[in-house]
Amino acid sequence: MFLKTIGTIQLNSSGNEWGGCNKYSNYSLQLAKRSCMYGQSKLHLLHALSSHSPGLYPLSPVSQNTDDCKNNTSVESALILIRHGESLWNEKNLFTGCVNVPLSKKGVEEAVEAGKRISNIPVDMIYTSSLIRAQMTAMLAMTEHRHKKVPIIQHNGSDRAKEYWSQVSSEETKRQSIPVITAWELNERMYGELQGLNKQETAERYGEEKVHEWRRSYDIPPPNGESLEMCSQRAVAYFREHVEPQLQSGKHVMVASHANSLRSIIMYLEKLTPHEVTALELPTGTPLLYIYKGGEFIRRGRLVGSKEAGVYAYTKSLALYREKLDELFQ
Ligand SMILES: O=C(O)[C@H](O)COP(=O)(O)O
Repeated sequence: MFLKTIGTIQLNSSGNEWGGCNKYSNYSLQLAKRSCMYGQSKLHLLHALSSHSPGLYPLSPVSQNTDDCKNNTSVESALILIRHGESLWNEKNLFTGCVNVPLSKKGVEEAVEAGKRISNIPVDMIYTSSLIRAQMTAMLAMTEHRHKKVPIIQHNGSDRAKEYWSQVSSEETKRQSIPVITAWELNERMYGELQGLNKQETAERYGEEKVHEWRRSYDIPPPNGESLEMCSQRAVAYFREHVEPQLQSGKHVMVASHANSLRSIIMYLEKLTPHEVTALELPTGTPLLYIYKGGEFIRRGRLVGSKEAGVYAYTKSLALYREKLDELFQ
């Protein structure tokens, strides 16, 4: 039912004028263009694109007044959600959960393909789970981004690691980087005693219905594992506390995560009921784009489609960003 809803979404490429930080960005671009006219290098234009969101790195504090930020309709930012590409255990049809399994060859290709689809969408920050399949997906996808910024995984083991090991001493290098924050809260649901078991064999042993209930119900956990509801308590809480403030401040964010952590986040974004979320299926390596504006999340485009243009309907500001990339990297 959910997929059908997505399939019939009206694509609208005309609305949503970008303001806030993007006005800043347009201003920078104009300055940069003028610099080019006066014979300076294209580096200025690159600077302007880099400063799309001012104070990107290190992470700048965002406004404390959440209500002000939420109601600020002049800020419009992009949110990309992506489930990791196929893992080696997806390939073998094994319950994976929190087991740290890497991508399969097909998963690597899916991540690169996903990167092509989002190569014209601005990305200022990346959040991933602490699992390698989500991190590989984000890194591989970014190799295709036309901006060619370098994603840098931030150390998070200790305060010293956070502040000292991750230091970068060049402002220019910082501008050409994208901070990548890893968080266990975005991990796949803990699949408990099912982890490592074959999904087909488990269904034969316990019955299709029981296994479907474990996999898709909202509040029934698999044996000694997390239900979607339990997974959502940490994943959505993390999203609200860490990702949403970045969007509110005008930053464009990609979240690379997992089937069930993302199902719970999408449930929150789209206000799905526990019944509706049972029908939500996320394919591996397929990016979804939302526009955040005035406290609302608006999904753009469809969940399936082989070409970028078929997946995303550009806002005016996304089109402008793309135009600048074309100018810079033709
Ligand atoms: O953890 C897993 O096995 C998969 O990533 C998600 O599995 P599911 O489709 O059974 O929820």
